[in-house]
Amino acid sequence: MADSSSSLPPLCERISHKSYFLRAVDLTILGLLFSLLLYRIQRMNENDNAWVVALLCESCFLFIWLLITCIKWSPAEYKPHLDRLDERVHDFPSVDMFVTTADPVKEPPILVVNTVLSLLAVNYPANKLACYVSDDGCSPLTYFSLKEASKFAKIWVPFCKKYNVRVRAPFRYFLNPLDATEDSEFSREWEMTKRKYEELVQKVEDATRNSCWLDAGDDFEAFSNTKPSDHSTIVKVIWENEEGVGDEKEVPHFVYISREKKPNCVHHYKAGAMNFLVRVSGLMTNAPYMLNVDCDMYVNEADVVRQAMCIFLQRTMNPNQCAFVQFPQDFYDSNADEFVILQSYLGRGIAGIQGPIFTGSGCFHTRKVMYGLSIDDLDDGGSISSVATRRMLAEGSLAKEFGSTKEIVKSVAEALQRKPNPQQTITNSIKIAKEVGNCHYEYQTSWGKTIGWLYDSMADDVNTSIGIHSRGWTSSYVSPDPPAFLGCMPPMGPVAMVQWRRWGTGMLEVFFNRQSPLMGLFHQKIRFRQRLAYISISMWGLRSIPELFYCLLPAYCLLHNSALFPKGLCLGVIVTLVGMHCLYTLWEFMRVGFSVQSWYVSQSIWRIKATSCWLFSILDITLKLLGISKVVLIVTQKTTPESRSGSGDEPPQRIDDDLNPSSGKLEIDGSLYFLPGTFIVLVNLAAIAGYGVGLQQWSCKHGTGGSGLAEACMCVLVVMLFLPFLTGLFKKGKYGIPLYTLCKAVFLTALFVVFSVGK
Ligand SMILES: O=c1ccn([C@@H]2O[C@H](COP(=O)(O)OP(=O)(O)O[C@H]3O[C@H](CO)[C@@H](O)[C@H](O)[C@H]3O)[C@@H](O)[C@H]2O)c(=O)[nH]1
Ligand SMILES: [Mn+2]
Repeated sequence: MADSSSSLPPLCERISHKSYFLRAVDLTILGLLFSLLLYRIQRMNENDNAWVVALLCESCFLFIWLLITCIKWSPAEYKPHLDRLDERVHDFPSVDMFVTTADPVKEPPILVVNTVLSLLAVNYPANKLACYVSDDGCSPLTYFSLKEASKFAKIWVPFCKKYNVRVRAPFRYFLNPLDATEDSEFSREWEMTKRKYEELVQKVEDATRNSCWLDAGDDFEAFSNTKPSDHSTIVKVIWENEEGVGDEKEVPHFVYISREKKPNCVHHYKAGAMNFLVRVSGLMTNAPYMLNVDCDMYVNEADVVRQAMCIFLQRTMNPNQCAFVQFPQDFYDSNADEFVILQSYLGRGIAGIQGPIFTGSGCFHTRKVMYGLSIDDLDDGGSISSVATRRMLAEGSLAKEFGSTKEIVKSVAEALQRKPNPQQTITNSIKIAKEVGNCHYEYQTSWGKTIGWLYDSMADDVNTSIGIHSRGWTSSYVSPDPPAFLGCMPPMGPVAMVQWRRWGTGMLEVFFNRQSPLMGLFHQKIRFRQRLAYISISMWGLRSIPELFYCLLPAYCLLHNSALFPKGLCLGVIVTLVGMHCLYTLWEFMRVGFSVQSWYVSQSIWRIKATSCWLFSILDITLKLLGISKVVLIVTQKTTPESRSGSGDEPPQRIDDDLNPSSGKLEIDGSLYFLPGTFIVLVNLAAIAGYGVGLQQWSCKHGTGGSGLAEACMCVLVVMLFLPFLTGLFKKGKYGIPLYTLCKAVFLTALFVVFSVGK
């Protein structure tokens, strides 16, 4: 293990990104918002209801900005020093790697195969790794593909290690042609490996089209007569590294599992799958660290496990308090620029407080923390204190919390006490592993309540994360360049809408459940600003209401001829605010290397998501709290770079915004998600038209001086933010607004106009 002598340079260092200039900008914006509010309060009597609504909305924005300023105050991250790790550490700790998949159609098996191959090939001793794939789809096709992948892995893993390949997901690696100058041995092996990979792809494709291979052998018997929602547990050891050697030619253990599902038996989606993974791996390899990735998130940096170890093994910086190391989620498509920005600034800000929030993928957890341990259970040396040990190991206590299977109790006790893992063959555990996948196994235990991935929210990641920080642990954020993991995001359209609605709902569930960041203000060990961070993100969904009102207010005021903004010099406050915010966000985008267009598209996407997806999140949570309906998780459709929309001949590398044909475009279908946006655009257009034809000259002025150019400009700004809906009015096909949606929006607009003008 690591040499803990403090005279040696550290394995990692904390890098602070704090900037006095940015703090000043944040505070100035806060000050401007505040003065605007004061002005509104002073002029309350002279103005009508719109003024009050504006005041309320702006109070919300002020509150949000206050939270953002607190969160962004002291951004930080960790930088690992790999060279020092190699010098000092000779016996690396084991790591169990988890992949979840749930649907062979939405998550094409070849994508899962690539993620798994990239994990099996990481730069880490093979005998210290094990890869577990949980398949909630109970798909023989996925199993077949993984089996084939394990055969290819015996060529792929040694090839990657021999030539120190950086990107170890073959579908990405082989997108780049062979360099003609390479020596002939490499060229030969490269050609051969590529051919073998193409054969693998072919086999998976053939199997997808034609399922007669299913009868091919006893191995698939477990899948016969099963449905994804009704089957018993399947555990298959696809490959076992029996010799336990860690050399470059060896492939780590590789296990396929699919937990039991029965109708009427809740399964808790991904969180349930993760907890089953934790149990099975506990029985088989019981590694002290666990890496989890979504099935589309392949490893893009072969050294990622060692990077994480630099953080965990660093002794001088209280490493034992670090519960998890989170790498940012990056994407091989450009559908997620706004998400990347969110992580770079807000994410780093949170990372500088108590540590980053767990985002569900690309994260290394320590097993003992996932077993519910609190920071108080440690003694000064970082081991579990004798009091805590006695409490936990008391007769029957573990069985009550973890389930009564005695092998589980034994593995948990060993994990908590960090006993070295006894070498045994993992196939011996198959029978017990099946038992702990039973859908009643967790009944009356603490799984999902205080242990493992926590239930009760579709945002299982944020929910689990707050549980960990509330027990006093910290976490670390590492964002290497090039990114450690890459995945995909759906293009802006119905699928993305569903995803953002799910996140919005999931966060609101966190806000209202047992673990709410509002609760336990004094007794929990979470830091104050960290709590603010959780409050801020779990309230995302609620932002839809002020945002929606603010998009409609300028139009209302223009039609009603009442003032929304101050007149004369005071208008300067609003103009400065908008201008500063634009420049600030633009700077944030350009600094990360994004284009002006990407900035504009992202601003637009934020407004569209806030006024539609999150509105539905509020509906979801209201229905849930009233006990009328439950929330349902819909798995996000994944795309491989080759199958990306349009032709297949787009450039394979990260598609630049300017080149990406879908950038800034919004795929629209007949669902209700597209009604609010259409409505907002029509209302603002109607108001601009009214202003254009001089409607105001005939109506009486309300408030200080009625409406004017400022309100009209604001309407134009709103239309620009909802541009895809404006262009959608004139388009047909997937970017056009369906007639039915249009009719509904026109009807609502007519009502709005009558309401605004008529009063
Ligand atoms: O019943 C289920 C549903 C999903 N999954 C898996 O969970 C992962 C994430 O699901 P996905 O539909 O891809 O969600 P995303 O919106 O892409 O996921 C983000 O948001 C989720 C929380 O909403 C987090 O759990 C994820 O890690 C995070 O990447 C995928 O690997 C799925 O296969 C399961 O294993 N079982
Ligand atoms: Mn995803």
